[in-house]
Amino acid sequence: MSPKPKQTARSAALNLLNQVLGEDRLMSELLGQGVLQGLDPADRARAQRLATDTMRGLERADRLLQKHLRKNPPLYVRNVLRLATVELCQGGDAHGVVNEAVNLTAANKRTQAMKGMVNAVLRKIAERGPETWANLRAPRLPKWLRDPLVMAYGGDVVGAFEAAHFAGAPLDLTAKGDPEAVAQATGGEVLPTGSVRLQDPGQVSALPGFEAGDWWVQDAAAAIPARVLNAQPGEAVLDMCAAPGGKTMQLAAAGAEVTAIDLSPARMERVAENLARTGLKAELITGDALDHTGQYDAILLDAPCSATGTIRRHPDLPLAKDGSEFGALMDLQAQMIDHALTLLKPGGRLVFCTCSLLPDEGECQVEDALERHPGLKVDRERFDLPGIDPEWITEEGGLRLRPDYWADKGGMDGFYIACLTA
Ligand SMILES: C[S@@+](CC[C@H](N)C(=O)[O-])C[C@H]1O[C@@H](n2cnc3c(N)ncnc32)[C@H](O)[C@@H]1O
Repeated sequence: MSPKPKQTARSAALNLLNQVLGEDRLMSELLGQGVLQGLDPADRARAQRLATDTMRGLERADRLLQKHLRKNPPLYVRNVLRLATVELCQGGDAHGVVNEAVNLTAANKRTQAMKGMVNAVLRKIAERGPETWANLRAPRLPKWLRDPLVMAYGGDVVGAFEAAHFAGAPLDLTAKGDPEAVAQATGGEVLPTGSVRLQDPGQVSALPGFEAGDWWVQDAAAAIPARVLNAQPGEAVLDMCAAPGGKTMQLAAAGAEVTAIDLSPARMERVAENLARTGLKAELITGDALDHTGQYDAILLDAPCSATGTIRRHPDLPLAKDGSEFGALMDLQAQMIDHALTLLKPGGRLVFCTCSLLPDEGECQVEDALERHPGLKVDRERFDLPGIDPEWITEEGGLRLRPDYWADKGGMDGFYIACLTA
C-alpha cells in the first residue's frame, strides 16, 4: 500500500472546506476536535486562514469559476478549485498554487481523472482572475438569513453588513488593567469604548502580555455588555452563560464576587484556563443555568443564540447553518430571561445580550419580556459610557450594535444589549 500523502496547509484547508460545505460542520467544532493537530503551528494558522478566506470569498470564486466550467464538478473538486482561486486572486504564487491543486485532485481516486481540467481552469484564473476579482460585489448572505435581515434593516444596510463580513475583522483585546499600556506594548490602538485593536497581530500567544495575562481576546462589541453592567467591587454577580469566559474576566477584573455557569464541560475548561492565565477569580459551576438558585446584585445573561453577529470572524456560519435551529434558541432565551429575574435581589440589574443580528433574539426578546413582567423596566442610562453613540439605542431601550459601525476602523461584531431592572 502506498503511504498516505503528507498533510499540508492546503490539504488541511481543503478538508475543513469539505466538512463545512459538505457536512454542515462549523469550523469551531472541527478545530475543537483537533483536525489540524498534525500540522506545525505556522501551517495550522495558514490552513485556517486559507479556509476562512475561501469561505469569505466563496461567491466571488464561484463567479470566476463558472466562466470556465461547462458543468459543475463534484464538491471535492469544486472546493479544490475554490481554494486555489481565492489564493490566486489574493496574490498567491501561481506555480505553487496550481501544482498543489492538481496534486490534491490526483490524490483522490474518484477525481484523479479531472486533474487536467483543474490545471487548465486554474491557469486561466491565474491570468485574468486577480483583476476581475477586485471588481466583483461583496458576497451576499444566503437567502434564509438575508431576507429577515432586509426586512429588519433594509437592503442598503444589509449590503453594508455584507461588505463588513467580506472585509473580515482585526484583533481586539480587553485589558485587565490600563488599555493604554496594553496598546503601547502590543502596537495597538485604544478604541473609543476602551478595547485595544490590532490591525495586523500575527500569532496571538506571541504578543507581549499574553503569558502574563495582561489581556484577553474579545471583540470590541462583546466587551460592551460587561461595561453596561458596570459591576462594583464586592457585588455578587452571576454570569449565566459564561464560557469561554471573556465577560467573566471583565466582571472579576472589576472586583466583583463572580459566579460563572456554563452547560458545556469542555467550554468551562476554557474559562478555567483563561482565569488561570489572567490570575482572576470566579466560582465556576458546570450545569444548566435554568436549574441555578441564589440571589445576586447583578446578572449578565449572554444567552446562546444564532451568533449571526460574528460572521466577520466566522464566515462558515451562514454556509453550515440554515436557520432551522434558531427557533429553539429563541425559546431558550425567553426562558433564561424569566429565570434570571427570579435570581435578582430587589433593585438588582440584569444585562441581557446576544451576538445576533436578528431582532427576534434582541429587540423582540426585550419587548416580550416587558409584556410578561409588569414592573420590569429598561435602564437606558446604563449606555451613558465612553464611545457609545446614542444613535445606537433602540426604541424599546436596548443597544443595537452592527458590523458596519466603525467601518473606517475595521467594524465590530453585531450584538444586542439591554439592561433590565425589576
Ligand atoms: C454566547 S456563549 C457565551 C459567551 C461568554 N459569555 C463569553 O463572553 O465568553 C453562550 C454559552 O451558553 C452556554 N449554554 C447554553 N445553554 C446553557 C444552559 N442551559 N445553561 C448554561 N449555559 C448554557 C453555551 O455552552 C455557551 O458557552
